[in-house]
Amino acid sequence: MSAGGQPPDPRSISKAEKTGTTPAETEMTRPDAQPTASHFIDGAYVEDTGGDAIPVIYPATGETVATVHAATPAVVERALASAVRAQVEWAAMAPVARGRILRRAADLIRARNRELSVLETLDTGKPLQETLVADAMSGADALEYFGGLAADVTGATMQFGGDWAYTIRKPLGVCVGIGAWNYPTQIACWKAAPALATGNAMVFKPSETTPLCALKVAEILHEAGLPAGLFNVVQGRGPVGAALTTDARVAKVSLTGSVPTGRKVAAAAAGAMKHVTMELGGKSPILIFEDADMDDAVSGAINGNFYSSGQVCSNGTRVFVHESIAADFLARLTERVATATLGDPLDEAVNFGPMTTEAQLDIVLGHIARARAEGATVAAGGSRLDRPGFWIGPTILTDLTDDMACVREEIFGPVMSVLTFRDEAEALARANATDFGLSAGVFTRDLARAHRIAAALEAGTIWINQYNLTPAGMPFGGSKASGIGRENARMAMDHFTEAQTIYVGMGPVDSAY
Ligand SMILES: NC(=O)c1ccc[n+]([C@@H]2O[C@H](COP(=O)([O-])OP(=O)(O)OC[C@H]3O[C@@H](n4cnc5c(N)ncnc54)[C@H](O)[C@@H]3O)[C@@H](O)[C@H]2O)c1
Ligand SMILES: NCCCC=O
Repeated sequence: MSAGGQPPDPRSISKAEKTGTTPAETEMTRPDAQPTASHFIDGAYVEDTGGDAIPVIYPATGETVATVHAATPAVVERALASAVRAQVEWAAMAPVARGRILRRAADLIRARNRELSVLETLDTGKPLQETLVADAMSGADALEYFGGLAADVTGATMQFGGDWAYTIRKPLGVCVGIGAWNYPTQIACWKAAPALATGNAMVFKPSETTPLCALKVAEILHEAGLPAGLFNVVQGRGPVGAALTTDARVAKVSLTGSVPTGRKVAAAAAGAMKHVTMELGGKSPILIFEDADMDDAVSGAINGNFYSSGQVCSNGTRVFVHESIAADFLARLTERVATATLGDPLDEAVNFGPMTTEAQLDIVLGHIARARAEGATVAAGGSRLDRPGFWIGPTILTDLTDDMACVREEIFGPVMSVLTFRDEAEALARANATDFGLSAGVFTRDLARAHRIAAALEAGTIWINQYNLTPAGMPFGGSKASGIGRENARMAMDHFTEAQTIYVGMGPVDSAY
């Protein structure tokens, strides 16, 4: 597909800059991000400076805004020991009382949304315009949802003509949550809420890149009345996650992260037959048919590629457009992308932020360089922006083939690959030709086609005429290499409990001798 000319690069002119807000003024509104201490264990902040120092960098400027320390073995031990102790009483508590605490935490989060959103922005670099609606609020939704469901964990009965059996769902015990860096508050809440609602304790290790927000979640849960020890946060890199995963007291590990890390964590957990939930990466397709509402399709592709600067696991980074509308689609897409407002993410007028880390920016730039070398056309963006921090604009690649690395591999940045197709069968086959299977989207006005395609797509979550919306009541997770299990909805309650079967004999016991 031809780019049809190079559109204006949507570079660094934010509304803040246009309205004359100076960096110094923005700085004054920035709160102190340094947490009271690195870890939150047994209801209190805990520090142990013996662990490696981990700087927290504000991606918009590259400045260090806080420092935490990785958990030492002693800190990991305190977290696990307090979780083991606390879980026993928590599991014995009336489920409705557990739910009440989670719902109170949801209310507290909503009341403090702005403060939490600013922290999420400092942690990740995502625009405040996004974090105000998508992060703490999504965490609150999960706590409210699972708080409401806590009293509704039920088993089943089976009749055998006299004898009968029933099942009860029991908590697993101590669960470990391990987070990625793109949605630190949301990930902590999506894991904590179903785990706690069903009577488990959780030790949560945030990503070393974004360690701040989970501490606030812990603080709020305890303020809401959660007994000490039930939600502990320990900081650290891979080795701390590995130490938690392999500890014999841990019954389950729920990881949000990349496929390579997922393989390691699932393998380590399998050694001791631990339960796992794996929320991993993707290279999801969006199929746009000739009868689609063009504005909605463009909006879906923008949301599915450039929200959070492309750092969303479920992004639809392979956009397959019917050849008859491809030129129009690309023209409208590039025109709208050119209006993105880049600038200080704390300015609410800004709607496109930096990459969260310089390392991830380098990975993205490497993918774009390779795509160019393989013959791709860069229709928008494509290079590092000349400003402090880790910036690249929304990038659109065209003139692609399915075997190019940028079309096959997860980039995890604001890079959309636009491809064309001729018919439904071809689009479907190409969409499914990947080891990933996290998500997919289809834009068409033909309802029969929409449902036929959705059923045939090999992905855990499909959006029809929408993209990337994840309400708490909807299961979310991946097929194929993109994961095991589902987060949210009732299914998550099943993943944090196991069935115990009780057979009831109602008559005499027969025996052979
Ligand atoms: N499916 C989802 O819901 C979802 C959501 C967000 C992000 N993701 C994926 O996450 C990736 C980006 O996040 P990332 O770069 O933080 O991922 P990552 O795999 O590098 O790290 C994820 C977490 O695993 C920890 N970790 C690393 N090695 C470990 C080990 N051996 N044992 C235990 N823990 C270990 C890290 O410290 C981090 O906390 C992308 O692939 C993205 O698609 C998936
Ligand atoms: N809102 C869902 C985000 C999950 C992946 O990054």
